[in-house]
Amino acid sequence: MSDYPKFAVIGGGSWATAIVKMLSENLPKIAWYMRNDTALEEIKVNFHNPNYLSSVEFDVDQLYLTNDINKAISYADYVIFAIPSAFLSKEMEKLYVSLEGKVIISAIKGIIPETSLIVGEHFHTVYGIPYDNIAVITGPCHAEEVALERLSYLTLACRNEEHAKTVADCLSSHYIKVKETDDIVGTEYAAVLKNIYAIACGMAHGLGYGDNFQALLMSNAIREMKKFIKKVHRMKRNINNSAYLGDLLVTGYSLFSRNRMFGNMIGKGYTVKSAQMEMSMIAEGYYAAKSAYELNQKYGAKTPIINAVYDILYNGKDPKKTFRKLTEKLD
Ligand SMILES: NC(=O)c1ccc[n+]([C@@H]2O[C@H](COP(=O)([O-])OP(=O)(O)OC[C@H]3O[C@@H](n4cnc5c(N)ncnc54)[C@H](O)[C@@H]3O)[C@@H](O)[C@H]2O)c1
Ligand SMILES: O=P(O)(O)OC[C@H](O)CO
Repeated sequence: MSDYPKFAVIGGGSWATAIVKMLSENLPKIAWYMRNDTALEEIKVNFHNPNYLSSVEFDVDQLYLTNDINKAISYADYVIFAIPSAFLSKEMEKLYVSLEGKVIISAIKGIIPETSLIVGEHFHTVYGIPYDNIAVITGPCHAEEVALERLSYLTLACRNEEHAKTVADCLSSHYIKVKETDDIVGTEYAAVLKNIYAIACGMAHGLGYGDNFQALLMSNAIREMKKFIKKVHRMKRNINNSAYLGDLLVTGYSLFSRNRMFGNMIGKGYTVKSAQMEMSMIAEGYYAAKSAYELNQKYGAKTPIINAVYDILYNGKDPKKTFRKLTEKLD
């Protein structure tokens, strides 16, 4: 190993761009893989990702830019995945180098559709990565605010203290603070579920409900989240911590939220397809609503908000009528 930790970031979207920015505050070299050749060339020549967080300027001498995922992963001891969950399996099909001995860090807030597993479990089950070498980056943090260097707190979930410290140190800066936890499963599920609740908030807004109702919706959402996570993985956790409640609040309230934006369009009358086409970004909660709904058929937690979002997105149910029914179930 060299005298500094070797990181690779996988993905070319907003969150990958923000993570490269965070790492570049501390590391002399970062490998950065993205599929899009035009964007790669643009970063080399103009120092900005043209498609996401284009205000962020990179020092290209710090970047090992590649469109070959194998080269990026070969370079690194720590690999951060920051692509939407729906595309992870397809990207991994390109992989022929081994992941053995590497620390795999998920910055993805989603469930892998092919396996219905959260990302840490997916890496453990499908690629044989030991849990000691798995970490999760979560917490209330929008990429756009990282670009603006607004103070943000991340949570790093990892069972291995040494790995956790290395990753936390490399992400930390004057605008990023990193808290550590060993609740890999709970924080991952919280990150998945809050996206569905943010879609519900957006839908409510689009339908004309106001701040009073949104506050009630959030209050019900955190209780629903607690019940769901408790069924899936029982351990002592404080649901009010920022990785759970904090992330729910920022995603539900922030105008930067992709999930809220998507829900808002549905509430205003867009079809699912047209809302997706209108957005240049991915709302993870769309995929999560299906996975969480289906998973919950096994766990049986009481989840009226998830069920309502699922019905609207996947069963073609009318948002107005579905929300009217939902209001009867909330308190
Ligand atoms: N943006 C944030 O603020 C933020 C914060 C925390 C976590 N996350 C999580 O990070 C992950 C990535 O989200 P994002 O916000 O960077 O997404 P984004 O919407 O900004 O970018 C979309 C990404 O998906 C890629 N993509 C689109 N179609 C693809 C395909 N067919 N195959 C492979 N890749 C494809 C694009 O190249 C791009 O990298 C998500 O799980 C999200 O929940 C995002
Ligand atoms: O923009 P969203 O809705 O994908 O949310 C981004 C982050 O997860 C907020 O913490």
